[in-house]
Amino acid sequence: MLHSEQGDAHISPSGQVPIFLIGMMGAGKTTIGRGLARSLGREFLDLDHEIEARCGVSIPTIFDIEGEAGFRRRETQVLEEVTLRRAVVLATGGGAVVAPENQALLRARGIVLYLKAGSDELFRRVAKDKNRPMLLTANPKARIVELLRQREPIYEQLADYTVETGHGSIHTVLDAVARLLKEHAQRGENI
Ligand SMILES: Nc1ncnc2c1ncn2[C@@H]1O[C@H](COP(=O)(O)OP(=O)(O)O)[C@@H](O)[C@H]1O
Ligand SMILES: O=C(O)C1=C[C@@H](OP(=O)(O)O)[C@@H](O)[C@H](O)C1
Ligand SMILES: [Mg+2]
Repeated sequence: MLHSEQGDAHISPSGQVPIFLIGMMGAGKTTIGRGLARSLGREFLDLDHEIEARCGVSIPTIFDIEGEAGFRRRETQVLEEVTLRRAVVLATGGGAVVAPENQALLRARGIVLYLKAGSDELFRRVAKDKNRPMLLTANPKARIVELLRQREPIYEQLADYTVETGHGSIHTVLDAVARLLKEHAQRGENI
């Protein structure tokens, strides 16, 4: 259900509301978000890319210079801005749901899709990726397990819909998301 924060302030005249993808690193938010936007004919934004564009440096560089706390401040600022865009599909970063103010923005401003996968598959997908500074630890698999344990209740609680992405192909996941959104629209809800 869409919870409006100022009446229907974030619903455009054509009834479109933003679609937000949440979930762990490697769940497929960026990949599925891009495909979903293409199939809906919508603008695609990736929160990490938007942060990088505004800062002029990469996410790992932001972590190097400002630490996670600095990155999270920037993440909230950019989230506040981009969630106001109406006809957008927004892939968030895995940790964007942790700050309570971010949770409020996502809940109030759009449809939240949780892309869900287990820790083994998440690890397989991101193990060789050097662009995820949260995993620069001695035991990245244990880090994923711990982050998933902390974040799963938040993902579950924020989600309007949950889609399993750990088993099927990208195509299968896109089909499942399209079906959910079609059913959502058939119930008379804005998408
Ligand atoms: N079923 C699937 N759904 C989404 N991504 C998948 C799937 N299978 C494999 N992948 C791969 O997982 C990797 C991580 O995806 P990415 O979109 O970067 O995730 P996130 O943005 O959630 O961290 C990509 O290389 C993507 O191709
Ligand atoms: O889980 C996290 O805390 C993070 C996930 C990343 O995004 P993806 O989930 O797209 O990898 C990125 O925002 C940053 O490295 C922190
Ligand atoms: Mg991503």
